[in-house]
Amino acid sequence: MAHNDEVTESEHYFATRPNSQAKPRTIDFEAAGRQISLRTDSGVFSASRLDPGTAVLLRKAPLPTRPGRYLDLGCGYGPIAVSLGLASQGSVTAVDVNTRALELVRSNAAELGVEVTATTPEEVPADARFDQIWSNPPIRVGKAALHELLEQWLPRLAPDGVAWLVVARHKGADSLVDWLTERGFPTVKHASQKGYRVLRVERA
Ligand SMILES: C[S@@+](CC[C@H](N)C(=O)[O-])C[C@H]1O[C@@H](n2cnc3c(N)ncnc32)[C@H](O)[C@@H]1O
Repeated sequence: MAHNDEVTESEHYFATRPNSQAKPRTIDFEAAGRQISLRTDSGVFSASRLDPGTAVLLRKAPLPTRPGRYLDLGCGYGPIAVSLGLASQGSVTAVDVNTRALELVRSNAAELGVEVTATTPEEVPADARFDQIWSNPPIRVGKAALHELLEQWLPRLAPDGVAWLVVARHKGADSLVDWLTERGFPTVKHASQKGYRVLRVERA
């Protein structure tokens, strides 16, 4: 298992209710032009350091600088959601299936005074639309489930909306570009770094 997943085989980070013993930690990183400290815990994705893919996404994709409706799909403890909120001062929806992650993103956002609504996917109103969707998506769920997830959320982009995704090259980033484009979401490789691709996805 990869170092950054930090969970046991029997308890994946995308478990809905992690039961591992609490192990609170703080992760420090730079985004939105400032130092950010976030609390993490066991049972959430990359609990001991900022995931390198997330770091590439935050470095290479342009964080929005105006208020808008932003979605962090698969938010974990919230590094993307919080950065979106700090950069844009807009309203951020952070979704995850992992309830411990949702508790963490709520407290992290509150600590920084950022407006983030952290919620399970089912609780997002069906008619909610987003100006941008950002995601370090859960590749480990498998290709079929990942495709299903993207087909579920990308149509919720507002007209002219854009999604920013980060995917490791060796985990199918290039084939995902082709698949998204074929499905009617024109996608380009915006940047590459350290084996990760940042994808820019449009709503056709
Ligand atoms: C690769 S991690 C990224 C976490 C966080 N955004 C970060 O950058 O550290 C993907 C996240 O997607 C969540 N996830 C898995 N299946 C999901 C689903 N069906 N809907 C929403 N989130 C999901 C996982 O629990 C996990 O927190």
